[in-house]
Amino acid sequence: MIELQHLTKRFATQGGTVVALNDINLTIRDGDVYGIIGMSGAGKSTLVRCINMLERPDEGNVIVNGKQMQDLRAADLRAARREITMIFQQFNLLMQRTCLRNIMFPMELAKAPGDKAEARARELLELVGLPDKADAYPAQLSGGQKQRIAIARALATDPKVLLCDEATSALDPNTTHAILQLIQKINRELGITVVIITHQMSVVEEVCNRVAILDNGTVVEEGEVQAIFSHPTSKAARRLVYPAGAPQAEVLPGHKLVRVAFGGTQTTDKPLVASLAIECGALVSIMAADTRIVNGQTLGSMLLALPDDDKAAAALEYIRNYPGITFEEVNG
Ligand SMILES: Nc1ncnc2c1ncn2[C@@H]1O[C@H](COP(=O)(O)OP(=O)(O)OP(=O)(O)O)[C@@H](O)[C@H]1O
Repeated sequence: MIELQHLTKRFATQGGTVVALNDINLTIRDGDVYGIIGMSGAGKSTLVRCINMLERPDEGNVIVNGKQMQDLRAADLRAARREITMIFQQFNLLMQRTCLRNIMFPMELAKAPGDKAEARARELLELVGLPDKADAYPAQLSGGQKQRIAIARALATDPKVLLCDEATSALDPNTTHAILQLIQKINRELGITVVIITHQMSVVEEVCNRVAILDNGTVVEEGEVQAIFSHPTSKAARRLVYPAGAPQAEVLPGHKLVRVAFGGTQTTDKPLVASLAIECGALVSIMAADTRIVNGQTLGSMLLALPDDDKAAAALEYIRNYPGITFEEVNG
């Protein structure tokens, strides 16, 4: 388990002090694939670098599997970092070493016997799907293959936690999907807790079970991915979940805008829009509709324009009590 308690990190710059993280409190449970998402400059990289003490927090505690990370002495910190490994957007492979020797590198640092290190490295090449690239150099690989080698290297010390800092941001959508599948496999089959830093909601949507939304150095929303997707409450979460923004209320004068979110199959039993017309006499217009797969489950959302007349209150009450959906009024 990773616990971040009252974590604050400031940087002194020529223009003054930048508060990169401001009183962050988060718990990441064993086995989670935990997303940390936010716009550029929100503090994501600083946060993840505080978990393994690549950055030292100014205030607060980082506790990983019961250990206070900032209190560890150098040798203990090196040992802890073997259990909390990291992959990066730019892969950070050693260009003069073959793939096999890149993967062996952390085991060499940990003074593992050479034959064992090589055998383990070959196993990891299998695991990441590149058994034939042992003798290739990183320059001979595609971006996705480089990230697979970086993942194999990160797994070489049998970590408990894998930190991924924008690990798919340099990759095309198909390769991103393949790497996310590999990360999910590692999580499920090896039981490794994964923390994914990203600015892409699609990444969170595909693999994470929980997410924290970071804005300007603070956590503005945290929870199950599906709950946040179906009912984002903070401005930052809405910006990420509805990047195109909500249509303005003035688009249809005399109407209320209502956003509903539902599990994809739930509407088929009893269609909401038709039911509103028949049972409440409310003739709603669908302004926008979207279905997405979130963490393996279908999630739909619709933006409805509801005539603001004498039937509106009853219609809103009807929507509020409709099974299996969440709803909110949208004010422009
Ligand atoms: N070493 C540093 N010195 C000074 N300021 C820094 C340093 N590292 C980060 N910052 C500042 O801290 C804030 C958070 O930066 P951070 O890199 O953590 O954000 P981010 O969410 O990862 O952004 P991006 O997605 O663009 O990488 C920014 O205002 C950044 O300029």
